[in-house]
Amino acid sequence: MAKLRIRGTAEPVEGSAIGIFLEEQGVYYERWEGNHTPFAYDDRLLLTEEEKAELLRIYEHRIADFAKRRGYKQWDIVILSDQTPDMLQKFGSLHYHLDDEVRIVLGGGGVFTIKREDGTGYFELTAVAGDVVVVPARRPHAFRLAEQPQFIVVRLFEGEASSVTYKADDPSFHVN
Ligand SMILES: CSCCC(=O)/C(O)=C/O
Ligand SMILES: [Fe+2]
Ligand code: NI
Repeated sequence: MAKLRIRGTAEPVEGSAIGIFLEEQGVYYERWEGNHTPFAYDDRLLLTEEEKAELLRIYEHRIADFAKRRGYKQWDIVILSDQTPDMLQKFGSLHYHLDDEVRIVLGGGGVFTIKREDGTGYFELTAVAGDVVVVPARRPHAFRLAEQPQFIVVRLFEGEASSVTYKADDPSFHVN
């Protein structure tokens, strides 16, 4: 289950309050119970095309159902780890996309630091296997790995697959 911390507050947001907070912030969240990712993937830092295809096969029906419900047309699978330093660097600084960032976490963990909808500060959402997160288009955010060494996710797209990033400058992003 995801964890949530609002910067500048001492107590983490927990339980059902996470979904309520995220909804207020315009971040879609749902939780898939029953992790079907084989343990063999726990220590993987890279995935072969065959392994990606296997994971997509395992989750095929759930992904297709989710995509149909929400209108996504295509998807792929990526892994981020210290073996993909270019990707970690690309997403590590504050940025936004022109489309929603739609992610189904299949393994590992990652932290999304997301700007509040009213622009007053940031919250940190730690997503793990079974978490489904949609960061809205044009919302400044950054990404880093969580305590796990990797982050395996399905990325879904309404149109053409793209994760072009636009730099978002905000000095207050660096204040914890
Ligand atoms: C591959 S999921 C996390 C990285 C990413 O795609 C992104 O845009 C982070 O902000
Ligand atoms: Fe992003
Ligand atoms: Ni992102």
